[in-house]
Amino acid sequence: MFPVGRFDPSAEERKATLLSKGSTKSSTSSVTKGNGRGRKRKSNSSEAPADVHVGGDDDVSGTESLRGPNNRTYNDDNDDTSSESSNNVAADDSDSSSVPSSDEDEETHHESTTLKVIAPSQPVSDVTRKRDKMRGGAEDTDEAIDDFDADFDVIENGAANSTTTEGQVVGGSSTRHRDAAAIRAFRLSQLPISEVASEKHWNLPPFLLKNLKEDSYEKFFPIQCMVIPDVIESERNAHIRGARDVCCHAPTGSGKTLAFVLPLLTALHNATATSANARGLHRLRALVVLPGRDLAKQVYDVFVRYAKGSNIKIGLAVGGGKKRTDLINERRSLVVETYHESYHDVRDDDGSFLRRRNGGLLESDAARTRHSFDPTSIIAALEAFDGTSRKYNGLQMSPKMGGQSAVDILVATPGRLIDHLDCTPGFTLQHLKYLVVDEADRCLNQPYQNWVGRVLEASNVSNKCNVAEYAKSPLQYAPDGRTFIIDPITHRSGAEYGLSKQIIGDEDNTNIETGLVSGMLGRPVPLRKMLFSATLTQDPQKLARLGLDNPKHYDANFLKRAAHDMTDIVDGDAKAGRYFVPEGLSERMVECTAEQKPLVLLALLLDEEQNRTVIASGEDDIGRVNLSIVFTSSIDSTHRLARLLQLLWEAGGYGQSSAIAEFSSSISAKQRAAILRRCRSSDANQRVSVLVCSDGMSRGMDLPSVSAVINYDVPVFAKTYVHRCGRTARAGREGKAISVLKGGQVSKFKKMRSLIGGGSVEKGAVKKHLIGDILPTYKACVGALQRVIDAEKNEEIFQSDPLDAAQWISSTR
Ligand SMILES: Nc1ncnc2c1ncn2[C@@H]1O[C@H](COP(=O)(O)OP(=O)(O)OP(=O)(O)O)[C@@H](O)[C@H]1O
Repeated sequence: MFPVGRFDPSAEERKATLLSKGSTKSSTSSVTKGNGRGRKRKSNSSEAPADVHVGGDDDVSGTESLRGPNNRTYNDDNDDTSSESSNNVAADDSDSSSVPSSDEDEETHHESTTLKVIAPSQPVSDVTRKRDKMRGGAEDTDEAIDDFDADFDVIENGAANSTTTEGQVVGGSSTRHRDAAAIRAFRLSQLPISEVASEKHWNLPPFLLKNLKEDSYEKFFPIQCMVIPDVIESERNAHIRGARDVCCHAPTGSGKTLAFVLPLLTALHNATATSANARGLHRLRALVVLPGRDLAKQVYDVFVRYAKGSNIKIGLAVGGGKKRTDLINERRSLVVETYHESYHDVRDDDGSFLRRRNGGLLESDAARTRHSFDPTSIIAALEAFDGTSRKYNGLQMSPKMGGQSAVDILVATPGRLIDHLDCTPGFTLQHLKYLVVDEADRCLNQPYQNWVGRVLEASNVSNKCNVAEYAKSPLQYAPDGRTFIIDPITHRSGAEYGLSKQIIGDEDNTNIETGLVSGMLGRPVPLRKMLFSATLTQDPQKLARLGLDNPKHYDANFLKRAAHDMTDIVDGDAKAGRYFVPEGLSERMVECTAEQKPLVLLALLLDEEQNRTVIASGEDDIGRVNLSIVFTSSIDSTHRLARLLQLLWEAGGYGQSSAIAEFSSSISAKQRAAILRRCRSSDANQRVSVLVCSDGMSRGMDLPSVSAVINYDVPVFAKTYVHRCGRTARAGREGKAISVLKGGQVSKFKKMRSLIGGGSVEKGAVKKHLIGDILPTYKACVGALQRVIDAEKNEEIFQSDPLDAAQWISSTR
């Protein structure tokens, strides 16, 4: 409970005076790029206890917390799981050894150990080694490359094949090839988009050229130039050598979204121009999974924007609406209504029919059975091939059958995806060709109902990856005495290779007579998987869950090396697999006591507000306004801090309380969407200046106006720090990350930060004059805060109601 009852004004005054007397010292010493040897530090009781705590990390100091009884941490996925909730809890600063000491990972700390056991040393090309040495690259550069390459050799070749009895990895790395590809990509990123996208290079479809033009981007980003042409090209040649899966690791804000949006739209456009879609039929070909609703909506919007002018339909499955009609509407948007209306009966395993109730939903098992069609029915199997309305041997094929979908691409959260797989009649992944997992490390960490296994199963690639496996449960069809193996679940056994055209499409069945199709039957169309993240896991076990097929790795660090080759810059940081902060980010840390934190924060925010005026009036930034994001460690801290700032903002005369917004899973999806809209708005009356949030906002959210990220509660994990900081300095812009640290947290912070590449953290100070004589007002606001929280508990006001500071302060007195 918030310790308002024990508020001691004189103690508080003393502490705040400390602030005004400049206990936050200014210095310019750099603290990062250190050796990570943070000293163990016992918490100093003289620093920690306080009568007033307004920080979400109060549990750190061992005193009462700003957190309420519901001390939930905000999970990234607003609808799915809470599997990682403990990750967001501020760590005990009395023990710096709790910082992950190896490659940073908020998931598990054993990852790198596992990797080293599997592949202790991976040969790196002599050229690379020599060059790194010449550049003064330390041994650890090689070591990182070793570990990294070893990981992917393990994935590509399997652990058993890739290690000798001595533990040496065989097969060698392709570092040189990667460097060459990176240099090519780097060069492409220097050319105008119109040229790169044209026939001369990528040959993107006309609708994409048009949409790109409207975006007025000038050049593609390097990671886009690395991934996009490669994926498009390999898709074109997939029938010859099979397309490799994709693992893309590039910093926050580097443009990864377009790196999968453009190739997917191109591939689907090319594939559908000549087939079912051209006739207005759609099948769910691509699934994009993201760990949270807001993120999924953001990516959905990008797809919609770029699919404009094509025949490709995009769907969104994220839930969030509380009403039953929301779910029904979502279902309607995904499946072809007439399809499941016309398909009432399904056969159960025991042969009995399951009849769908009129307008009702099938039980989940029954729905799944429906997806597997009736294995004894030739009609059903042929329908699974194609929706073509043709007659074959007197049988009418229905154009409404065949696993049709209302959408070609679906963007979904894992939880909602499973809901649809289980309960939405007609929803099927049987035609799935592409699975994109964005924020892949987070998504793979979400075991939610084994979503990965379910997707692989539903797309029929989990167990049946070769012809022999297919043949175990074939539907055998024997026209004219010939036997064809038809996969009863998906048309992937033939249609993509021309089976449907040859069996169903040829009126005279010439191909069947001549047997031309037989060699193609039963050959599975692979599901191409693409993983994207700024902190992609290198844990082979986690990646293996997806059954990656010969994955190709795209790492922005190769680009760094390529850039350095071309510009002759020496940078030992260009390590494969290492996490980075964006190049335009400047980092500061401000040291203070727990009691000073709220006022330090206020001063930092006011400083940003001052900068805002400058930026907003700058010629390059017309209409762009600054937004500060303040991260706390839990939902309750987020709410209380947001409320306190709202009171202070108005009582201090800095602006309306509505300029401070809260973003966490404690508010509804609709409200969050409205807040995001306000964050993007340049309307002064609508605009949000400060967004207080927990780590639900830390991943993927793209708000171009974020000029500063303030870690009010410092993150424990390097990965979290990378994602939080990545909300600013996006797309080549500049941004600031400021961490507010109590004395006991400094060494641990340094240790955590030393695990991350790029940039450095300067010690900073706050501009005390900005808060002036705020202390009496602050104390009044602290008092009013408790009253506000109580009123919310009693449901006198809603959590999201704007506050009239004067009224609350006077009612408290
Ligand atoms: N070629 C480009 N030129 C200019 N801006 C671009 C380009 N490509 C993408 N952007 C913009 O860059 C911003 C960041 O892109 P995106 O959201 O894809 O980053 P990301 O790498 O996915 O980041 P995160 O890891 O945080 O999710 C977006 O606002 C996007 O519109």
